[in-house]
Amino acid sequence: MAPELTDQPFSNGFAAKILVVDDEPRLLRSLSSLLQERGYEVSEALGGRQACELVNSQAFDLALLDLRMPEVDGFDVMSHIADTQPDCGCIVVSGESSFTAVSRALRRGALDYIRKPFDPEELLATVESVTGKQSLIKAHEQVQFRLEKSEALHRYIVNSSPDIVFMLDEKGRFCFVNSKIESLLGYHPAELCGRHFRHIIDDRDLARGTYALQGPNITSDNPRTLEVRLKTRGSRRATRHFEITAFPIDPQTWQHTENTTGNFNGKTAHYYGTARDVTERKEAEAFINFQAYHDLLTRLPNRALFKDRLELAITHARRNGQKLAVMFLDLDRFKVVNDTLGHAMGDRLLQAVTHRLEKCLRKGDTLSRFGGDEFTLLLPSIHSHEDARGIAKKLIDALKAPFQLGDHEVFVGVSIGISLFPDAGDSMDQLIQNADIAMYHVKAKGKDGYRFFSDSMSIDTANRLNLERDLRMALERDELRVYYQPQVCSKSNRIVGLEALVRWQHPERGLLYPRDFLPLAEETRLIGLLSERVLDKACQDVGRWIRAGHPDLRLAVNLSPIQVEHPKFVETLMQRVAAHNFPAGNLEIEITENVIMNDLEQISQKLRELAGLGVRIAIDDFGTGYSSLNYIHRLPIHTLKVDQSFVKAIRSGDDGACIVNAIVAMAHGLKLEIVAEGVETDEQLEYLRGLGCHQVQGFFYGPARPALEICKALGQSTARAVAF
Ligand SMILES: Nc1nc2c(ncn2[C@@H]2O[C@H](COP(=O)(O)O[C@H]3[C@@H](O)[C@H](n4cnc5c(=O)[nH]c(N)nc54)O[C@@H]3COP(=O)(O)O)[C@@H](O)[C@H]2O)c(=O)[nH]1
Repeated sequence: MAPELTDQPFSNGFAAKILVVDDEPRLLRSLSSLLQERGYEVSEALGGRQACELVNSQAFDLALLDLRMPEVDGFDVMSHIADTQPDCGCIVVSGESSFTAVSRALRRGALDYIRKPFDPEELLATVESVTGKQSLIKAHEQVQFRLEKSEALHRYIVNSSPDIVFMLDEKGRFCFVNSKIESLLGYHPAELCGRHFRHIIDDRDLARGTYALQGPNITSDNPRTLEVRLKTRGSRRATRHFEITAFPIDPQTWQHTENTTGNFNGKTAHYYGTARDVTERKEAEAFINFQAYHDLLTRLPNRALFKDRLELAITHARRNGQKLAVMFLDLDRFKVVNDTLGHAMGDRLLQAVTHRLEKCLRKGDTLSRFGGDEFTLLLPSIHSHEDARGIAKKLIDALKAPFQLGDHEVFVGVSIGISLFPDAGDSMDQLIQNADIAMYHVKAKGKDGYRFFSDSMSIDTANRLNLERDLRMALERDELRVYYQPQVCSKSNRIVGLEALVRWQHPERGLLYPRDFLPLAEETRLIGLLSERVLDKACQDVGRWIRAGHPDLRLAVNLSPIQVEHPKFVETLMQRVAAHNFPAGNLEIEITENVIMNDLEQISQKLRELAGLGVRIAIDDFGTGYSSLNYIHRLPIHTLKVDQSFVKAIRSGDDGACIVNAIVAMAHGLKLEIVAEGVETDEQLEYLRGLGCHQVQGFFYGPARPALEICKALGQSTARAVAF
């Protein structure tokens, strides 16, 4: 509000200071007295020179000047005052009345002209009028100054705000925006005025942003706060996160809503708001959130997120009567890479594996890193086993090509267990656990393959724990038994070999077969200890029979992939064989094609070492795995064992028979021995004989039997005698 002004000689509470200049002392005195009586503060100057000196040393509001004075006249004094005190007004009081003098005085800036002899009242009225005007101008200048100061202060406060401050018109167009927007988003405030806020709001948040302004019950006491993304200026199309607080302006609290000038760009401000940049907080939150639900190395969902998604997928599948598949993937030979090339290379390998696996998947699938070299995969929309089978094959193939880690070329494979909802379980934990169980069955069978979970694999969790405990005790209590199944020459009916097959004489459950406990032994790594026991016992038994008159008797032992992959496999095996004084030439180890193909380089090296020491190598279940004939003929292999599934097919006359023909022909071609497994009937035996495959094994000659029974049978003249 402007200060109240008066027309008294006092402006702003102070008396106006007047300089009176005349070269006539008497006139000077009377003029001075007249003004002093009216309350003005008066200084007298006798002539122009003295006047200029006073002007140099004191400030005046007004000067009353005579014109005609010796040396320094009134015009000179006016000029001096204009130069030194431009705010000081001048009134000429002179006997000079020529037009020239008057007009010259007015041109020099005189505010009025009073002729001598003057009328005191007229003079006083003129002085009062001039000082009053001056006082008004000063007051106005002060108000202007205060306004400018206040405006500058508010502008400083608004522009220095850490937040964007804005006003919008009723249509959502900017009326005002502070300069903070420039440093945060790159827009100049002027370019936004008149533009709709949708110009800077991210499209994804536009609907929420619009609703926020229009929603009900928003007032300055109850503003709307929401988080939105705002676009930065330019082509980068980056966004930053802001917390917006906005409310409609109440005309009662701010009367200037109708302002149509300045920054308001002709618009009426309807909304006021602030936008706080919360990008860093959002990014920190997002990172914490990501970390909680992702594996940072592979950036895949972690176990927690996988379970969450699986739970949702199960609910959805149950509601819609659909299937889904859970796969448990465990990398083969990852440990070897990690142990030999170091963890940094191991990490790189995991990232590269992730990349290849991801390429095989569709958008809705969830691949997660479950831990270590284990991954889980959720396929939420599959129609049949075939869909899952197709993807499993794709994943296995994807990892077949070598990985280049620096200078090293490494091979890994993957063992995949698959459980389908609802067949293999209807809960999240069950599906994961059953996929895990199925995966261990793949591992036990030589890795690098896939298997669907089936009930026969199932050992519920409590049973698993009991079984694991029992198995450990079985090793302590020596409950493992070794049975021997004869391998017979069908020409002579003589036993040429014995395959050692483990059994577990369980104190409560009776005699258990490998399928009941071997997967668990693999999983718990008890397989190493178990295999040592089997080998020790078999070397003792068969060694005794060899020495007792069966010098060519062959001992065939099954080896687990875990044993074969152990770096000290050859050393350990040979130590045990030597410990029992067992002739290495009578020992045949059976391994599957997959075990070899898993790590061709390492395994073939080990096989060569063993073969060099006289040990025979047999490929078990031949024809069912992933072998490449290209490699087989270059490996030190002595025997191919035709898988029983092909032998069984002989009777039905389907493709299996053709496969037997092919395998036997190939074995002959490669000069390998051949043993047909699972021979149960005369028909099969005859067929095999016809192909020239004379070594057979199967229930036709008898199942695996305890050592005592085999010992008796060996005493008989022919193997047929041991048949049941
Ligand atoms: N690492 C080790 N693995 C072992 C050991 N002992 C066994 N095993 C592995 O378990 C698989 C199953 O063995 P098993 O239940 O003993 O079955 C063998 C025979 O009983 C069975 N067989 C033999 N003849 C016939 C037949 O005519 N019909 C028929 N239905 N089954 C028959 O086949 C199994 C032997 O097969 P193979 O090993 O392929 O020669 C077994 O396959 C081993 O992998 C062990 O100590 N360590």
